[in-house]
Amino acid sequence: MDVRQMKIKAAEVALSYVEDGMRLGIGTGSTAEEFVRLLAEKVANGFKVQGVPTSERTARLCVELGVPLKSLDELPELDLTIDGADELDSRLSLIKGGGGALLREKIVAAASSRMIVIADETKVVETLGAFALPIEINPFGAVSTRIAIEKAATRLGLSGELSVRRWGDEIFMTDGGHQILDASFGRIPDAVALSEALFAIPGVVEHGLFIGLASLAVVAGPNGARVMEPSA
Ligand SMILES: O=C[C@H](O)[C@H](O)[C@H](O)COP(=O)(O)O
Repeated sequence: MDVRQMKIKAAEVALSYVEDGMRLGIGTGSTAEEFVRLLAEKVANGFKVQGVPTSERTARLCVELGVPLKSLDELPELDLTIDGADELDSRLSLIKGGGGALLREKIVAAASSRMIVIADETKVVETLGAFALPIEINPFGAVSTRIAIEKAATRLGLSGELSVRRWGDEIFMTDGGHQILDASFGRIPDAVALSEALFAIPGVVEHGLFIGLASLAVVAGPNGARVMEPSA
């Protein structure tokens, strides 16, 4: 099984948790897109679902494949969100935002009764942080915000490079019109402390640490998929 097949396998298993008539948050990224493709096949066969996309990119794919969509304002409370992740640990704490959709993803996940993460085995880590942490910031005062983040990280004993995410020659802009700093802190031993420190900085809009949001993960490896529940 190659990585794409693992993503499809995880998406397939996650689809079995989706019930007819559900209000469904739909994630962003290559794994979530495999899920959308499988969901669209079911919808074409009469399965009823109302989806809330976590990005413009996901919305476009859903429209193209015929998955019915609503806005989060139309469906402010959701039954389930299915989304990918860049990293997950045994507590199902996540790093997300590799595709730049972290803000809407977190809002949608928080509005859902349950969140199921879909991933291939390479995303499972002992401690978060090998993947650079995406931090979404307001473009106003971006340099001051960056300095404040560096100072906060240093106080927590973290160091590393913060790079402004780019899209070709341009600074990457999120669906919400913000910038992203990718923070290569390395191992993050206390994700809760880092999350709190980042939220204390006014220019930080959101960050990619998802703590206590995922209720289940479907992780696929070369020999099939396994379900992970958060460890205590
Ligand atoms: O902003 C993007 C999201 O958080 C994605 O869910 C995450 O980057 C994982 O994407 P992929 O399934 O492509 O690895």
